[in-house]
Amino acid sequence: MEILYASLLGFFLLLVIYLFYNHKTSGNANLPPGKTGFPVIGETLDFLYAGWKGHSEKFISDRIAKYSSNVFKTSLFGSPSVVFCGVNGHQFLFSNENKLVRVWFPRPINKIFRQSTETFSTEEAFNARKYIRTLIKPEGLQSHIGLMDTFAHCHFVTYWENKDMVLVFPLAKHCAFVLACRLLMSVEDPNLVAILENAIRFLLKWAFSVPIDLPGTPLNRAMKASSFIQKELLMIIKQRKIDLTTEMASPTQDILSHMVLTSDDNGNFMDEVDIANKMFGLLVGSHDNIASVCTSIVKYLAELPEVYQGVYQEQLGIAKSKAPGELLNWEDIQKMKYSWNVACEVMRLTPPSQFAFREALTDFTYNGFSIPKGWKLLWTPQSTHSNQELFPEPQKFDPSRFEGSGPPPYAYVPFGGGPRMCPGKEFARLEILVFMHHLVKRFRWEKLIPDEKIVYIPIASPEKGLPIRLFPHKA
Ligand code: HEM
Repeated sequence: MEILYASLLGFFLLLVIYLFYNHKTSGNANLPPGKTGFPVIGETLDFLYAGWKGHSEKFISDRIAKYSSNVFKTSLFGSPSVVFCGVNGHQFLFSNENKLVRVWFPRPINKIFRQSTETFSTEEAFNARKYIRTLIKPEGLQSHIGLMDTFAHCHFVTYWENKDMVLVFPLAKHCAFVLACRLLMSVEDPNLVAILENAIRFLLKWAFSVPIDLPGTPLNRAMKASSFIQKELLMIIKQRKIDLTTEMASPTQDILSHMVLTSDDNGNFMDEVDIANKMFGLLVGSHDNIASVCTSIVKYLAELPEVYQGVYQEQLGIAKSKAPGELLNWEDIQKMKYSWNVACEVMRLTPPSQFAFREALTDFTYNGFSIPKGWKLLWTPQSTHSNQELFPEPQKFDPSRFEGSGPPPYAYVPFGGGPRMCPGKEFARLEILVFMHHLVKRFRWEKLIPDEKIVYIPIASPEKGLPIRLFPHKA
């Protein structure tokens, strides 16, 4: 009997919440079309499920078609949300940063990266971002090309050469992570790199989960991994401070030194926890996206022999122009035009990040629809990348789309746009091109699972990790 009463009470409470929520989210007649569904869950499962099943674009395209609108409402990660599609939607969000909208992260992500995202829109965080941008600017990166080349060489010799088969995605992640540790904070100790890599791997596995923080839940495990990583990073930061005072480390050797030594306009230094969180975000954001792109490149080159041939010829020409042991340099990177167009086309068809959020800072109107203050706003590269007016025959792999002036503004957005556009774009370009150079100059390959799906969890990756058979070029 007690169970029956409890169930009835639970049902009644849910009904009240539902009615209250629906009243709150549909009270305004001018809201964009769409449905917000049930409280908390909303359409989150549909959204995540589409990504897990390898057709994430369907969540968007189905609703655009159903509501005949490039802007629609939904409910994701416990919040009423509006999805902005198309060039106009991107332009609107990107050009109203910190005026009408600001960056927002779903609850699980906020819990895991708490310190850095809670303060993300404050003046302090804005200065820190400006600061990260100046550190990853192209001039500084040019000097890292040789290092990227050396690392890529060691990676391919260790993990690819003399192997018949490899699993691409884990290797690409390892390659990008090792390099990120070295370039961002000069960490080379393989044990420390492995400890950090495993913890981040574990964390990312659970990060996009149901936002329930109880002992043993995925979110709870991810938060524990996050605390562990932060402790490790704090130790690295403390050691760096000692090394800087004893001149065992240089003020310009990497981003970590800059973060420790540089103050903002008011003379305030970042505290250690904040540095650890910024570094944590950089480590995760940088290596996972790059690994996703490198893996997708391997996939498309296996499927498209004529594209492979173009990249191979370009990279072989560069390899032949080098003296034995001579490292790649800035001039070589400038010659990799076709390879970069291929990488861009890969990112158009399979953007590593499927979406990013904003939050409405105030009530405003968009396309005649009312957007209430506090609602979450979503943009997604797929809403323009697969639009046939912007990219004719959108399913066709065509690197020539990026020749000349390339796609129209706000159409091609794998790195976002406006003031929050990815500051690591150039870093990523160099690393991806160096990876392509080492890959094609050594091998041809074939996929072992011909129709392996790309899923989004949350980064684009092949469902089974992309196993391939390698065919080394004859010397
Ligand atoms: C292929 C590789 C990459 C892709 C596709 C990518 C994509 C993105 C996107 C879409 C955003 C904007 C999200 C938004 O609008 O809210 C972003 C932001 C960011 N990315 Fe990347 N990223 C890549 C590599 C990197 C690298 C290598 C770094 C650092 C070394 C990096 C650091 C950042 C940072 C710090 C932000 C936040 C910028 C801000 O909020 O002002 N990313 N990235």
